[in-house]
Amino acid sequence: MSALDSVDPKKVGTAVADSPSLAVEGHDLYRWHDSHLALAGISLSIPAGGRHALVGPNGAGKTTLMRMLSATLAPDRGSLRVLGHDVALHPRQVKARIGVVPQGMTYDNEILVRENLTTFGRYHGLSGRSAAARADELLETVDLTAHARSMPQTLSGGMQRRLLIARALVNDPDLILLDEPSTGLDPEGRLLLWDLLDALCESGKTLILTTHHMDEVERLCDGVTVLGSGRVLRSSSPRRLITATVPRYVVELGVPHSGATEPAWTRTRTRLRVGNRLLVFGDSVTGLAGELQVAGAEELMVRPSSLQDALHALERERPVPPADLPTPLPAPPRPRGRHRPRRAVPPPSLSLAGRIWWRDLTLFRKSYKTTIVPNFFEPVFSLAALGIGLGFYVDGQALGSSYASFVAPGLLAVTAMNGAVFEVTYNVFVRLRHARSYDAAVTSPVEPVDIALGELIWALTRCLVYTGVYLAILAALGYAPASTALLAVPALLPLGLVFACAGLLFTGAVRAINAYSYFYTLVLTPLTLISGVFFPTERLPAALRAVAEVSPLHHGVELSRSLVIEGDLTSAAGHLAWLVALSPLLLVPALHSLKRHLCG
Ligand SMILES: Nc1ncnc2c1ncn2[C@@H]1O[C@H](COP(=O)(O)OP(=O)(O)OP(=O)(O)O)[C@@H](O)[C@H]1O
Repeated sequence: MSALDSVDPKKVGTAVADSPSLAVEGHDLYRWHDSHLALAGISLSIPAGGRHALVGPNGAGKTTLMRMLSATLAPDRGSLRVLGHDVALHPRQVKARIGVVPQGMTYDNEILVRENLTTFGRYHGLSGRSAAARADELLETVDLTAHARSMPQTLSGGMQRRLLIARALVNDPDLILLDEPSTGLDPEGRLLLWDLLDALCESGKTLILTTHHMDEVERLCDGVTVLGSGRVLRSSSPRRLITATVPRYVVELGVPHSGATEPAWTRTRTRLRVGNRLLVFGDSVTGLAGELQVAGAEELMVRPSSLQDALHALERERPVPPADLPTPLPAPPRPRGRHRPRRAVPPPSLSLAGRIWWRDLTLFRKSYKTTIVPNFFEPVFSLAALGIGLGFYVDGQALGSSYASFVAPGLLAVTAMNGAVFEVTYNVFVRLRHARSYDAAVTSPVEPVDIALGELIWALTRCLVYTGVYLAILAALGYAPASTALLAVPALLPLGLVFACAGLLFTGAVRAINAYSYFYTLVLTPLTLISGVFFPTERLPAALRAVAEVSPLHHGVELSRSLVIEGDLTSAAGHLAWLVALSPLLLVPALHSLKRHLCG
């Protein structure tokens, strides 16, 4: 027996007392996806403390509306207030008070089940200890305690869904948005989910869910809004919607194909053809039963009309607007340029970025053994093979030192570049496009700019660690003779930042992971070869030399050489100034590079 079927409302928290009486107030909402109009003038009000369903066929606009309610997508027109806050102007405030169970499995598949919850708790501002306590409490609530140390992708579909529900409860939200929460659940799992949702409602929370299961709406919800082609077709209680749309009772007949003759007795009644079934309606059971008897079809059952029947009826009448609704006006043109309302982008928050950094550290602590080998040893091998091995044949006199001493600081700069750039290319790409774990992060107060800043800080952390360890190796081998050598570790951070920003900008622009082969083989490798790591740039043809000498890597290499070999602080300061001046030019666009993917 699962813990879910005996959920204690106290365990899932209580709503705050100052909630406004309306959880949602939307007026005349429009949203275009490229040129496609997904929401076409929707207005809706949902009372606080209620359970409301958004229903409609595929493509009706439910998910688009849910993303607006979760403050991750702003309306192109119209206004939307959630829990009293304007979603376009104050997304962080909205997100702090809501919980989102998305349609897709957007858990973080790089960390354990329990870590998914603690990490999300940190995104919501909980301390490490409170996040851990909350995670344990929620794991118990959704009956996943035994799986706390599993990877989420090893759980069954129903368990994964429960993990997403637990994650949505981490911040004890006042409003919970569930996008098709029972997808993939077996009948038992659905019942357990309903019990959990009942318990949440008893604790005063507002629920808004989308679903294709009308029995779920009838069982759970006190309000339902039917969407069709981005418009509201009806909004009322499920019972009123049924009685206003179809007669009270119905009998279902099988009619094998569309050309088959329908029984004569049905012709005087309200009928609806749904696939190979014919729904025949009536206002009294006895009337319908009597006609079945006369037709010799007593084995057929008369049942009360359901919400699903009403929805079928509404879908049939959709081409002709319902009589009590105004004919929809043609959609206004999509606002463009400066007339287009924008979702306010809050300035990056160092504390929220720190939580992304903390999540990366959690992962690194587990996987450092596998990442350490390529990142630490590749430059060591390069030094051994090229600096010492090939250097045996190179006349060091022209360089003013042994060839290995010439190459070593250059490789230190390359280590700084690679250490920073790797994190924001493949790893961020996978989280952004495949695992989609950032999609979940942005339903907490974390914004795309915080994610970008957090990943950049993490890239710099790696840059710092890798250059520090590599410098220690150089010092041990006698290739870092200057007293200023240690300064190279912090001084190379601006080089790491420039390349981390470039990597993040590239990640925001590419669609396929294969594109990185261009970035690495056509940009970074040639840059490494011409930037003075292996030979002085004076040996290059004039045009190439001009390119090489403005490259940030060249300045990083010269900076490293000045500090590690020559002890020349003046020369180092010049190169450092160049890198520091370049950083903000890339930093600002890099911080905004993930916004388009994560918040429309
Ligand atoms: N990112 C996007 N780019 C282009 N079109 C989109 C995008 N997202 C949604 N749409 C389109 O907008 C319309 C509404 O989509 P939405 O996902 O909101 O519908 P839905 O009611 O949630 O559908 P479903 O029941 O299948 O989940 C659809 O026609 C869909 O193709």
